[in-house]
Amino acid sequence: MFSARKHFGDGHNTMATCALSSDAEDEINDPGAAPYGNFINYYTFNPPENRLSLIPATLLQDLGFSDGHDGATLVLDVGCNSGELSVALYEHLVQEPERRKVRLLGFDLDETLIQRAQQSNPLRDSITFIPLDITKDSSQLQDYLHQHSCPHFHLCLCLAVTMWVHLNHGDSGLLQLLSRLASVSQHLLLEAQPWKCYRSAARRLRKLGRSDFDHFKTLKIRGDMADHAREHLETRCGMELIQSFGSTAWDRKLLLFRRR
Ligand SMILES: C[S@@+](CC[C@H](N)C(=O)[O-])C[C@H]1O[C@@H](n2cnc3c(N)ncnc32)[C@H](O)[C@@H]1O
Repeated sequence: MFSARKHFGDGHNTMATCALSSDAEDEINDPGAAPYGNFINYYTFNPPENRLSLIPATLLQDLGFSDGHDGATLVLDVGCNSGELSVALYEHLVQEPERRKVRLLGFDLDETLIQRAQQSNPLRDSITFIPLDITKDSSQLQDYLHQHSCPHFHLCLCLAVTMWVHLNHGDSGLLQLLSRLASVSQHLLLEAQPWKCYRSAARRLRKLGRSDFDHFKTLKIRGDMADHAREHLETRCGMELIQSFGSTAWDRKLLLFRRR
């Protein structure tokens, strides 16, 4: 038996994680099997509560999406893993009778995780999960918006995904991700992994003999990742930072942007 913490975190390198990690454990837990951050038991070591406790339950009302708002309110969850946070966030943000009007679309590139999300989805009328790699194609997102006669998602969640896109697709992949999300969203709630997580994730994968992350050393976008994301969103994507909900226990900022 190994504990949730031992079962390898999201590239995060806290003292506690370091104390529990050894090469043997890394091998047993095979982080090489999750090169996109597609951990099979992510929520045992990063439970939804870690983020929920920072996000006000009134967020959708605060943004003006409640009574009087015409049509459905659309929420997008990027890289939703097995859907536990998506469902918990939905339940946190949306109470009856609003659940009729708020739709959440969660997607992830890992089809097995999406199957699990679909099977355990308790709110099938309101929440939908689909397999999708955001770096390849976003036409399914456009189709979904079209289906709901909406030009954009009212709120897009992109939590703990940027590092994996950045490590796998380089600087241009990261900027393209942010631009793409900005183009389909009215508001964007972003949790970008800090740089120290990159070093830890790349080191673990290297230890397992995976060399495909070596270009990590050549990334030009490094340092304060939340600030780099803010800069791109504000100068290139017509968005502005309107609120910071503080930092998670893993020292990650939760930043809310709005289309200007
Ligand atoms: C560390 S998990 C975070 C899960 C969830 N967003 C959260 O914060 O609880 C990162 C997720 O992003 C997904 N992911 C990585 N790259 C992706 C891509 N290009 N398109 C869609 N999903 C992606 C992974 O499969 C993984 O499930």
